Amino acid sequence: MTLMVISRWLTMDCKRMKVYSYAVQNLKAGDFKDSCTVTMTAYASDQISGREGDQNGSLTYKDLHNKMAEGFNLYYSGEPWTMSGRAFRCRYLSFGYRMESCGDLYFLKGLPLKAKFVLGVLCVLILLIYKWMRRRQAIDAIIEEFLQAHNNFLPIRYSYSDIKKITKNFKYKLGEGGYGSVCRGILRSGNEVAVKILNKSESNSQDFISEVATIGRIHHVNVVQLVGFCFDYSKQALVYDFMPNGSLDKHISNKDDQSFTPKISDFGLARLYPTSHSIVSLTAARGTLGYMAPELFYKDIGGISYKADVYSFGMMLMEMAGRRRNLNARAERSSQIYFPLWVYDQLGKEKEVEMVDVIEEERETTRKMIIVASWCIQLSPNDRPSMRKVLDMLEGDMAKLQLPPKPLLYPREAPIDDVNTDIELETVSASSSASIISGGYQFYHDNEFTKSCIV
Ligand SMILES: Nc1ncnc2c1ncn2[C@@H]1O[C@H](COP(=O)(O)OP(=O)(O)OP(=O)(O)O)[C@@H](O)[C@H]1O
Repeated sequence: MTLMVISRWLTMDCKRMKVYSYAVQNLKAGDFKDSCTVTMTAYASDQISGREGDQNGSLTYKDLHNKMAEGFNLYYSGEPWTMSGRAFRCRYLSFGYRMESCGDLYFLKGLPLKAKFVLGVLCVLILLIYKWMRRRQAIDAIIEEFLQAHNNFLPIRYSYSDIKKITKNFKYKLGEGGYGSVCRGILRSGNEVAVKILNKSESNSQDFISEVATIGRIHHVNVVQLVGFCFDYSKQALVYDFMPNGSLDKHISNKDDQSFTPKISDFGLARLYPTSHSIVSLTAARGTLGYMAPELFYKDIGGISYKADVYSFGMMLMEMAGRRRNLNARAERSSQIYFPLWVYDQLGKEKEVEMVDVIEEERETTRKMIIVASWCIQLSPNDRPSMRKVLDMLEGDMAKLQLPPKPLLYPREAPIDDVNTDIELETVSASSSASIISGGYQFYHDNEFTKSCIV
């Protein structure tokens, strides 16, 4: 049978709309409303033939309405009118019609403009959500594969909702660093943890998970244990053991002879932040400059690698040796404001390093720490030793240690752009109480008594 598309103009809610209806052939002219025009004909299934209608085999307008409302198949040129291999199933509505199991223009034809827009947006949204879910599934698959392959030593993977539960919806914030904010939390086991919610790093799942695997594999009395991690695509977090005594900077100049187990943390994170990203987010975060390797904010010094951690370690070592913050705007002499440069000059004078509060037996250790630290904080990553070499130097003979070149603060040739100028100013103008100490390494203490020290 042949189906005609009848179009008609309607005024509804003060809007003039063109609507469509279907009608079977052979209907009497009187069955159509005024101003209907035939715009198209197509073949439909026998479902709405006139056999059930009057004796002539035709249907009344009401019969047709009811039939079409039940739904019918639409064919074109004798073939099913297909899209994605399916014939259209059409459903007649009081005005116009709707085609089910189809997309595209035909679906929208009988609908007002607003509805078309909403449907269009919905389709785009569904497509985006679908793509996003596929991507997540792929990322999850990579992570799961990795976890299975390295089953033994990996930290626990938490979902973002787990992280929310652990931190009671980020209720107790411990502070904020260059890589994100840190909240206190409690695991189901009752263990206290510090959860570092990372600013969105641009690392992909593979980089992230392999970095986490490296950090998580380290079980050492002087390393803050990474308990778990979260990689929920855009949400990334690291779950560490909680260190009740806080950060080293609170204790560095403390004259009391307290004994703690020193622990380091946060190594490896720099590599999750490509240079272009770091310039914006890390410099925006105050308090990270003291330990932050220069390649994180100067271009052309060298790529970000484990040498960024060597730099941070060197800065920490320097502070431990000096028992003061590297930057102290209230220093007695202006030359002492920036400790690493001042102390380097002292070393060069080949006399005892003038250090307050250093007992005789510690002098040599202190001098060794300063030399090693000066190697670690070389401007160019290539000039810094590996951690293996650092260890050799710390454990080796003092007499074999060579003096490194004077550590530069910034590249001599590099023009200092606005961003870098800010860094200089911020670094130099910070008072001793300002929070400039953070960056790559952190140093914590817990309650255990031990005489062991990282050096
Ligand atoms: N494992 C932990 N246990 C207890 N407190 C922690 C732990 N990790 C971080 N904190 C605290 O959370 C706060 C922020 O830490 P975070 O390491 O992010 O900051 P930062 O030291 O300023 O900078 P950076 O990110 O450059 O290391 C600090 O006060 C720190 O003492």
